[in-house]
Amino acid sequence: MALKRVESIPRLLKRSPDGHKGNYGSILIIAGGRGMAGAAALCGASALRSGSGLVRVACPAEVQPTVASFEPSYMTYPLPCDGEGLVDFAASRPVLEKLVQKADVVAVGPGLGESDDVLELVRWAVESAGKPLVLDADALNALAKDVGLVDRLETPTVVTPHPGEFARLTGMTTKLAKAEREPRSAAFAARNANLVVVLKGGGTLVTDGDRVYVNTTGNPGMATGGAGDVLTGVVAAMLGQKLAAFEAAQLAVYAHGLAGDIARDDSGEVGLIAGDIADALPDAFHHGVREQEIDEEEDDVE
Ligand SMILES: NC(=O)C1=CN([C@@H]2O[C@H](COP(=O)(O)OP(=O)(O)OC[C@H]3O[C@@H](n4cnc5c(N)ncnc54)[C@H](O)[C@@H]3O)[C@@H](O)[C@H]2O)[C@@H](O)CC1
Ligand SMILES: Nc1ncnc2c1ncn2[C@@H]1O[C@H](COP(=O)(O)OP(=O)(O)O)[C@@H](O)[C@H]1O
Ligand SMILES: [Mg+2]
Repeated sequence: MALKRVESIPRLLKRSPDGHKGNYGSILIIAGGRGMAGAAALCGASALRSGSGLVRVACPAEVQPTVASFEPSYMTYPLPCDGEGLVDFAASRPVLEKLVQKADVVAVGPGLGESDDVLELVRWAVESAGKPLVLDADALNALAKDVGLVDRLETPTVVTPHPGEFARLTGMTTKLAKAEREPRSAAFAARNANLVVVLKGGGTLVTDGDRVYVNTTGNPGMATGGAGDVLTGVVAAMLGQKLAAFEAAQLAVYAHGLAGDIARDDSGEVGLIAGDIADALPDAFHHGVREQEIDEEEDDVE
């Protein structure tokens, strides 16, 4: 069946005058590992810069002070880690179980590294977290080792692979993933009604298997390490602000690309770095994203 092409950009819910941080999403980000504190920090800061009410970053204890030092506005939680500075899942599980209860959305993956424990962590997130998920980077590399997990997703889930990660997930070549990106990403998304695929790169695709959106914002200056970690935080923030998974992913890639364009206008493509995209998110949301009136009756539900 032909994919329905979506062109209109969703709106963000307008804030109520008496809104409080509990209304705009508590985000749990499980990210970071030795040498990749930056991935966790970029993701956490970007979730905040996209309107999240509260952001908690759980990262291996070895990098937690570093992650905390980048940004005072999120909270950080040290997870027991192994000798390589990556998460020790069995020892971390009790901490994660407590944190997940307080979360509206859980994002997993940036900078976690690759290990058996990361795979266990992703299995747990899929099977037990019970919250909307964003899976990126090393969470996708783990998923590639047990792709049947996709069929067991029971909560709205956005996966954000670049073509290399998508190729690993689906067992095809990166060349094929790029050449046949629409049908291949839609077929993957169609595996589970809860799944939305964001296939990144110039003209990022968002699909749920029925609909497809091709992003119009962004530029090649964004081909820089950490730009995807920023996007993960933005997607989590959109889910936390009560958008459904397809719309959340769509608005996130649009705003992220817009932030990249604002940063490019300032610095040019060559010198643009991921932190510039995160820093331009407020401008992108303020000037480039429209708001939708809240439904007062729904908002009043106790
Ligand atoms: N500051 C940090 O801490 C950073 C940490 N990072 C983390 O580093 C880990 C490894 O991620 P990487 O993505 O570098 O490693 P990968 O090995 O997954 O991907 C890199 C390769 O994927 C392919 N690829 C990516 N985009 C493509 C496109 N549009 N078209 C064709 N091929 C494409 C290319 O071959 C590229 O060399 C992740 O955990 C990630 O989150 C990176 O995000 C960089 C910044
Ligand atoms: N040529 C491009 N045009 C538009 N956006 C791009 C381009 N290259 C990369 N991007 C965007 O930058 C981000 C890169 O993500 P990713 O490859 O995961 O990087 P990292 O893992 O280093 O954070 C994606 O959102 C992607 O769409
Ligand atoms: Mg990435």
